[in-house]
Amino acid sequence: MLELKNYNNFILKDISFVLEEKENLLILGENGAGKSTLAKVLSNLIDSSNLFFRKQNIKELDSFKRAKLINYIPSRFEVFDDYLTVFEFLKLSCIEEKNNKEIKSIISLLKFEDLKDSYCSNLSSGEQQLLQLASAILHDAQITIFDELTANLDLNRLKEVFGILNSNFLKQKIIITHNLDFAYALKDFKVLFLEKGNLKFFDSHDKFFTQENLNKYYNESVKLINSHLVLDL
Ligand SMILES: Nc1ncnc2c1ncn2[C@@H]1O[C@H](COP(=O)(O)OP(=O)(O)OP(=O)(O)O)[C@@H](O)[C@H]1O
Repeated sequence: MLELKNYNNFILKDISFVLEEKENLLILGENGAGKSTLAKVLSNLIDSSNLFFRKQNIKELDSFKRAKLINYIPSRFEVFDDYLTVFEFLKLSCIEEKNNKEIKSIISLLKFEDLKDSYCSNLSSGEQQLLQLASAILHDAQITIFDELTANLDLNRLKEVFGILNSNFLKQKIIITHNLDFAYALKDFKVLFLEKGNLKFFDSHDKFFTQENLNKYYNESVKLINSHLVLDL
């Protein structure tokens, strides 16, 4: 159980919610609403005393336990070494010993065989996102937070990533996305909607994706037609 209690900073306003064990979460909201800031609070990259896992203050955990517990995957991929290869990067992603066979199986899951010896810095933006997903699977944290993981993926890749996120490759997932179709398809996820740093909605997927709520949160520009979302431009 992950709990944030009355968290405030200059962006987020008195945010409280509880994510039960095994629940996954979508964080939605417009540009600048505070989604990435919330993700950084939840992963303790922004220090706070308001975050608890199974009632224990996360601040009290040592860095290894925190790394096992929560992994934040940022929207922008950065490597410290221009000559680090994909395989080497994935090996470094394992915080507990994993053999090369396990790493190779994740490489084939993401169809990365032809790229395994490429330098990470040379990958396309979509390939970098897939590499971050592979890294997250190997890291195998209790909770993985993806900040706009799918922004640069083509449709086939998006479908593959959907399959992975909609299955049990990862334990608990928190996903920030602007892709409403993608969010709508992740039916088992709870939804948290932020507006100007305020938590406006935190409840089930079913309760969020009603025409009434879409009108309210997206200024009547999204229509729910025959179980599909249509953007009314
Ligand atoms: N370190 C900082 N210093 C000052 N302002 C910041 C800082 N980090 C974020 N902000 C501001 O806080 C607001 C929320 O930023 P945040 O990145 O959390 O939004 P977001 O919901 O993730 O947006 P987007 O969907 O555009 O990625 C923005 O207006 C941003 O400019």
